Amino acid sequence: MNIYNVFKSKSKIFYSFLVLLGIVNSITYTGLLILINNSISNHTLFDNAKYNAPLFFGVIVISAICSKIFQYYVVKLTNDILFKFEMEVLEKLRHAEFEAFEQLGVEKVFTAISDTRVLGKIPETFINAFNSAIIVLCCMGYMFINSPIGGVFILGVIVFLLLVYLKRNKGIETELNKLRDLQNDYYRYLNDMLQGFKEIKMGLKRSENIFNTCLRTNRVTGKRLGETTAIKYLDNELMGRYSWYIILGLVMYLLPVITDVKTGMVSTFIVTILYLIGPVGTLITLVPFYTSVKIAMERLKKYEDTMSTITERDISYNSALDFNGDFQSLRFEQLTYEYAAKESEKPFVVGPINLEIRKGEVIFIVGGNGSGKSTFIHLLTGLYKPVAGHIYYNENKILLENYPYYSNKLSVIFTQNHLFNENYDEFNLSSSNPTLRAHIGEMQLSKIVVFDDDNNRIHHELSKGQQKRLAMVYALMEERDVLVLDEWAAEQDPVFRAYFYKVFLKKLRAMGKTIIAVTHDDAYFSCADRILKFDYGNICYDRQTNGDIVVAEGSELLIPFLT
Ligand SMILES: Nc1ncnc2c1ncn2[C@@H]1O[C@H](COP(=O)(O)OP(=O)(O)OP(=O)(O)O)[C@@H](O)[C@H]1O
Repeated sequence: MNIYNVFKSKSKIFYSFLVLLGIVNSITYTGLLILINNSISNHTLFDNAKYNAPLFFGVIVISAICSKIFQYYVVKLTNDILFKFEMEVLEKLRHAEFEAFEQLGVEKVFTAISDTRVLGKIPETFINAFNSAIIVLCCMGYMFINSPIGGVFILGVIVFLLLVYLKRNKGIETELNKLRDLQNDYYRYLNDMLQGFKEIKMGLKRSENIFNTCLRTNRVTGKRLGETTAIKYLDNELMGRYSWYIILGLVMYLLPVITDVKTGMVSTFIVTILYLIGPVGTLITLVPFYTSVKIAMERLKKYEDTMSTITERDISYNSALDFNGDFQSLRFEQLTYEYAAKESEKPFVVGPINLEIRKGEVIFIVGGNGSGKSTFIHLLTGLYKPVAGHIYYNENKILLENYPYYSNKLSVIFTQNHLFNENYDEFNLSSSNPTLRAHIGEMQLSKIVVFDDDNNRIHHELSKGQQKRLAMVYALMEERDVLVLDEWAAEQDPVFRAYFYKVFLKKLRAMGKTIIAVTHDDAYFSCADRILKFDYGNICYDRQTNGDIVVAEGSELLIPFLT
């Protein structure tokens, strides 16, 4: 998050204008103080007192106009800055590598977005504080001019009470950090409760633990800490408010005794002090605001660091980086991926993989749980970037900048696929589209799907297996040559599964598609042209329909069908 750049994006003239408005505003505001004090002490700036009233009202008008213009621009600036911060977070997310996104987690993205709201308040708070500082300076200057001793006395008392306030605030800050940690745990438990609602309903012990041991305990501690923090905070506020009365008392009763300040001057000081309460209050609110900005910036920095682990690229369309022509082949050369190791653990490694996939092949990827099939799919689809080796698409080596174009050539249905709420692909999803209707028919969904022709959408209130079939419809609408499926048929009923393997795959092949499908359905292994078996992250054999078996050195043939 480059805060400096976001602020810099506004012109210097804009800031200068705001500062100028602030200065005029503060000076007119202080001018009112001088006029009020003059009136109380029967002084006049002019020889003729008849000018006092027009001047007073004139200053009010100028001050009000300046305040109005100032407010307008501050609101504009705040919203502009907030917009820029939000867009930066979203842009970072859009450009982020999948691995970074996986590492970060969804909650941190939401936190980052809410943190931008804190940063969005920086200009407003800063400019208000700047104005308040000018008013405080003018008031202090006014007091010093009237009575240097009185000025020193009042300044000394204000600074002392301010230091006490700040010290007490530091203690609150530590407790706020503890509250924030508790809040993070709370969201984690809440996420478990919402995502695992069904599972919680099915286990009394689980339900008891998540509710009582985790959520309730967390909230009880949060409530206790929240109470003590709020009481301390309110004590501080109370102290701040009563500090002013103490200052007024000292000015009224002590100042005339210990200095030669006259009674008339005391009333000038009292009015000035009353005038100072608002601006000093604004300056004090800078302390907790600074704390929240510091925390938000640290979190956004972490967000930025995680999301930028791999060089950022411009992903606006660039035809020079795209691949032209129909799909012919995919080749993996020494392709290797390694998960980031946690502490002393040995990381799981996939590869090195050397493999060629040719146009029109139907390839099944098989292997035991945790053998590396999905990791390979993430590599193949370009979501994971290899730590070594390369992918060649139609013999074009894929470089970092080509990856989005490469991924764009593949239609993929992941194990946990997501059906989007909006038609982001701009498919023609009208009920009168014959191609769409044909695909829906092939997926045996004709009697099930509900078209929303007005919004060019299809309703998604479907069973899991039906959602997967609709995902297939969308994948076909993409009209890409390569179709990658990760355990697609796992949720299908036996009849449809048989149809998928025995009939539909043939149709896809006839359409010229190349299919790469992860599957555990050994009863249908014969429907593939080629089977790749994974074991401990490597392809331990590669069997083709013509009977050739490429057995990796040292690996065992574990599936009876393949022996
Ligand atoms: N995010 C991750 N971080 C670290 N290691 C991981 C991560 N995801 C998977 N692994 C490791 O990679 C190994 C292979 O996982 P993968 O999901 O590729 O297996 P799979 O063959 O698809 O299994 P399954 O058939 O159960 O889906 C796992 O044993 C696990 O140890």
